[in-house]
Amino acid sequence: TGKSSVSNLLKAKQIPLIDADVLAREVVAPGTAGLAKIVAYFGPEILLPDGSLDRKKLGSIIFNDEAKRRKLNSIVHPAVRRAMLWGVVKNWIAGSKYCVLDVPLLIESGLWKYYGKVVVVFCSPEVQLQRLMKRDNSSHEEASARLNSQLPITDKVLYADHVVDNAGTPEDLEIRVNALIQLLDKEAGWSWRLSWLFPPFGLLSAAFTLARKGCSWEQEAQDCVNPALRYPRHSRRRHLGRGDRWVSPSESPAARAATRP
Ligand SMILES: CC(C)(COP(=O)(O)OP(=O)(O)OC[C@H]1O[C@@H](n2cnc3c(N)ncnc32)[C@H](O)[C@@H]1O)[C@@H](O)C(=O)NCCC(=O)NCCS
Ligand SMILES: Nc1ncnc2c1ncn2[C@@H]1O[C@H](COP(=O)(O)OP(=O)(O)OP(=O)(O)O)[C@@H](O)[C@H]1O
Repeated sequence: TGKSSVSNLLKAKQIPLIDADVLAREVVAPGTAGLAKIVAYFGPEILLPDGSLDRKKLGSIIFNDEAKRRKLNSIVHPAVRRAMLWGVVKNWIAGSKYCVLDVPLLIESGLWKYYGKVVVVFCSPEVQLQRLMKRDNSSHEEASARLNSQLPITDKVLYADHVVDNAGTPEDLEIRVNALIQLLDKEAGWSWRLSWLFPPFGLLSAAFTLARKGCSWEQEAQDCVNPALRYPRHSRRRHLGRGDRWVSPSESPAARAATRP
């Protein structure tokens, strides 16, 4: 939907950014324990002649086999999580006001509960599929398999504190990303300085954020029609795009919950 495009715009504005896809490549580079575990499970034929991972081959396997995808995730994700946490700590030590983590499987992994704010970059599933096919030069079938390995974007958007609409042109996206930066700056306010200068205040503030997210999660879970679609409170969500374009009535949470099996 354009997370990496948003990340690039943020980086250009000197916003500290941690990219889970980049970390996921680092933890399976030649010589790592991650790559050894992958070879042990998928066999040596998963390597290219130079000893690096054959990503195309591995992708064609795991995006069509849930059990193997889970196995790969169980090898890669713990190492990526540790690297992300370390990245956040380094940003805190450096005195960053905030940092952004670009995480494709944030909702699926349940990690969203541990983040101060969740931003979802949104475009329609049709546009998402077309852009993916064009970017990866992949077939309809290959791109669909990759998308079907994730929660639909229309579900992910329900978890967002802020939604960046990427239905338009790259120029439209840049305008929205600038608006997002202003919003995040405003939300960070002055309290981040206290968190930095007085670590106990930072820990308290983190505990408060977790408790607040936990409460909204529990409350919504009780109200939710379908337990598989548990989503947090919408009132906190801010939409950074054309309000009447992105979620049509048929995509509203209530309509989606009602039509689910
Ligand atoms: C399967 C692999 C080798 C395919 O490599 P490839 O170069 O084609 O894709 P790349 O790593 O650049 O990922 C591109 C996108 O694919 C999607 N994707 C990747 N892995 C997964 C996964 N396990 N489940 C669902 N979607 C995924 C994400 O949207 C991601 O942004 C690679 O994606 C991988 O190692 N995946 C497992 C690690 C993972 O979950 N990474 C994503 C976030 S940590
Ligand atoms: N507004 C836009 N108009 C046209 N193309 C776009 C737009 N935004 C992004 N794209 C293109 O869509 C493709 C997907 O975008 P991008 O790689 O940023 O998505 P992503 O969410 O990071 O995907 P993934 O989860 O697979 O890493 C890229 O080729 C990108 O150049």
